[in-house]
Amino acid sequence: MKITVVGAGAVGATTADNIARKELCEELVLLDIKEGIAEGKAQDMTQTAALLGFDTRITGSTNDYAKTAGSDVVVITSGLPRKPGMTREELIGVNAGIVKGVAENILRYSPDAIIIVVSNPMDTMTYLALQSTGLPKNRIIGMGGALDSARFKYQLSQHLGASPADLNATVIGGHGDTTMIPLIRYATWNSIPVTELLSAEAQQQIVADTMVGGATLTKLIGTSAWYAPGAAAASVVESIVRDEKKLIPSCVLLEGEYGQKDICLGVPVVIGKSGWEKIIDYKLNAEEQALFNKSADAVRSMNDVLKTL
Ligand SMILES: NC(=O)C1=CN([C@@H]2O[C@H](COP(=O)(O)OP(=O)(O)OC[C@H]3O[C@@H](n4cnc5c(N)ncnc54)[C@H](O)[C@@H]3O)[C@@H](O)[C@H]2O)C=CC1
Ligand SMILES: O=C([O-])CC(=O)C(=O)O
Repeated sequence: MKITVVGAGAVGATTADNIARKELCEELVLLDIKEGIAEGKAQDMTQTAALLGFDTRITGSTNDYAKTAGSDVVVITSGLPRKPGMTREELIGVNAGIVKGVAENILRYSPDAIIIVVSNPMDTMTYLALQSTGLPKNRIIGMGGALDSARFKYQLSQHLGASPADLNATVIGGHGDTTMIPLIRYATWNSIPVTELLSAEAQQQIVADTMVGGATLTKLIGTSAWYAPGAAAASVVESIVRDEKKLIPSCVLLEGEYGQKDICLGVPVVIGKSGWEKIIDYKLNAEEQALFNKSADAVRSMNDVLKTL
């Protein structure tokens, strides 16, 4: 198994670190456009092997895609992160060019790869990667829901005094401050609906705080987060390489599912060795479906911006 992570910045390096620690592959390549950074971080990470006890071989590459040849899975994290006060959508102008170029280079050397898109605005970058590579839809997965659902569980755990591991909670829709939809109606604490345990006010607060989870961290840190994003991207990789069939909300092409088509948007999907394998229908109620449609409208208008770049 060979995995490439493009972008050796905060999220890319953390994703690679998680992949190596879990020994998800024999060969891991970290690639960046900035001279030396990928080689340096690959060497630094390799020096943890003796301490942590893993065997994954990690190689760094300064923009040499030949080194990525034959990758089974590729994670794209290259691109600008937002700064406090910005939205993810404001990154489109710079990141679209980066993601398109990277996806095309990857495909040249790894025609069979499954691609996970992390760069923001992620829903539109996933759509762009799908359009520009022409890969089968199941091999392009946008990572957002895995992270947003982990943040949803974090918020629930704080209110309930519960272990996040005992919580089951899902965020669908876009990966944006106003487009994500934490499905509180479906959230449970070891099978008990959280709606039976929390006041209406607490539920509203949890949903609101989950939606701005990324913005909150960006304000605190001065750039966007990387620990949970890196762990979330690695969890998607793990479900693929171990063929786990985990049900992970992810951004995929919709062709009528959830009432939408010609758009990549977050829905619960089963992830295994062929990429995303099927979409699970959560049977949204009218209110949730209206939110999903609104989210789709916002993401579609970002996708339209691609035509003007
Ligand atoms: N989908 C999600 O859930 C999340 C998405 N993100 C997004 O991930 C992206 C990366 O964030 P960070 O790692 O924090 O940023 P960063 O600035 O730390 O790292 C980005 C790296 O990409 C590299 N890069 C730029 N152009 C490149 C190219 N053409 N080829 C190869 N490498 C290139 C840069 O040199 C830099 O090292 C951002 O767009 C951010 O918004 C971040 C967190 C979560
Ligand atoms: O907030 C950001 O810009 C980065 C990101 O997507 C996240 O952490 O959810």
